[in-house]
Amino acid sequence: MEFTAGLIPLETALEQMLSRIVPVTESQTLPLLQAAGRVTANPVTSPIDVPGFDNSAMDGYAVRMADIAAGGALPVAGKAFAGQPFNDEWPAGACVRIMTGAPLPAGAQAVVMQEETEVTETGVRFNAPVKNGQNIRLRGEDIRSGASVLPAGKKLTAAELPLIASLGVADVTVLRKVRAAVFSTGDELRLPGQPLGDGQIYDTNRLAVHLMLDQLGCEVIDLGIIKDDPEALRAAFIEADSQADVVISSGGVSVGEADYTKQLLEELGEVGFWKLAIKPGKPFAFGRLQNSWFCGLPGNPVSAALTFYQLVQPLLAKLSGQQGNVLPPRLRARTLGRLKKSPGRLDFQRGIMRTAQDGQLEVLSTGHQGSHIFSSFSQANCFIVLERERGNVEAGEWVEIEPFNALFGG
Ligand SMILES: Nc1nc2c(c(=O)[nH]1)N[C@H]1C(S)=C(S)[C@@H](COP(=O)(O)OP(=O)(O)OC[C@H]3O[C@@H](n4cnc5c(N)ncnc54)[C@H](O)[C@@H]3O)O[C@H]1N2
Ligand code: MOO
Repeated sequence: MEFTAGLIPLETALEQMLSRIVPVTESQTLPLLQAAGRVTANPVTSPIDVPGFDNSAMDGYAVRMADIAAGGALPVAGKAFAGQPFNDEWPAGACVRIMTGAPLPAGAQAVVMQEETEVTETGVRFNAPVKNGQNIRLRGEDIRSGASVLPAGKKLTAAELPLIASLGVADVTVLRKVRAAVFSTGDELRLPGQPLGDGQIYDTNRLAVHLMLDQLGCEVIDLGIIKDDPEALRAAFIEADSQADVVISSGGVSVGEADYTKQLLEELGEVGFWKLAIKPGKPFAFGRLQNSWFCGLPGNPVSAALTFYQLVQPLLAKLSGQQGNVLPPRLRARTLGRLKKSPGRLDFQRGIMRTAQDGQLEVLSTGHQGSHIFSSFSQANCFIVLERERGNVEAGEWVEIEPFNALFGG
């Protein structure tokens, strides 16, 4: 395949990065609530059957098939509630009133839901055919004692933690948090709340990165704004490297006269790659420092957020010990308007997707796609991903889209 000179395709960059990353190994055991967002260090196995006993799936009546076959009304021998089993005598020719989740009385072969019954003076009448085993939830049907419930390398969310709780397990062993250091570079940067001097702007990239790191469950070391001064930058690199598993900077990765980032990475470590065939985000730098990985995000705010999302996010997933595919899914949508695109780089435009009347997805551009138009992120709910060699896209053509995940409110 032919590529524009010097620019690395995104897939190659991801492959190179991810193949080198070795996950953290230290682990700790935490109560379930505190383990949210963490990654399992070991497989989780079940010490019990779930459900733990045969029980009713409906409010109704527990019956024996022979009594149903006899055809008459059945008197009620007693009641079973969730947490209050029926353990009394159950004579032949009777049924047991039972509630959802109540243990099945010994000998019960089916549960008939209340709506299919009628209470008469002589007992309960059954108005619909009854199948052996109906409305019974069997012991161990969901999980067998000893079975592996979750693999090692699984990120724990509201999908997994209640499952562990259902096993009666109160703590889980997880890998430690990834430590990530972040700083912004640039003489022009000021903190929100400070007055702006001539040519100054507010530092937004560090906030974006810090927020995304928080959401991804990292321990964040925020080193603030570093001046475009090689000495100050060298000190920041060294301090960050001594504390973190991954160091993330923004700005100074291009070719300008105050762009020292790549130079320092060469001096203090090793450059893995620099300059990707993507738009925005071309001057992204990846490499290794003495103790940590380094990601140099471009200064333009859209480029910084996009490269974090597309490259640093999978890197952190791998570093955190998550196993399996860490790359986001893509869908197809019809574009509602013309999209400007020049061949040469894989383009991530911001788009608004929705379901069309015919049930297919359609997508609209957020408008101006400059890498300084940060408002495009909050208007959008997806990336429109335009292939590298593609030119302008006309309204009605099909494009790939990538729905935003929770980092961008998806
Ligand atoms: N001759 C070339 N010039 C540029 C190229 C190129 O290939 N050749 N690439 C352009 C692209 S694409 C990008 S992206 C930027 C990346 O530049 P840097 O990473 O060196 O970033 P800076 O020059 O420091 O800043 C660029 C831009 O972003 C603003 N910025 C920087 N940091 C922040 C921050 N923390 N919060 C908000 N805004 C920030 C900065 O003021 C500049 O406006 O280079 C192009 N140039
Ligand atoms: O690629 Mo730059 O990252 O377009 O603005």
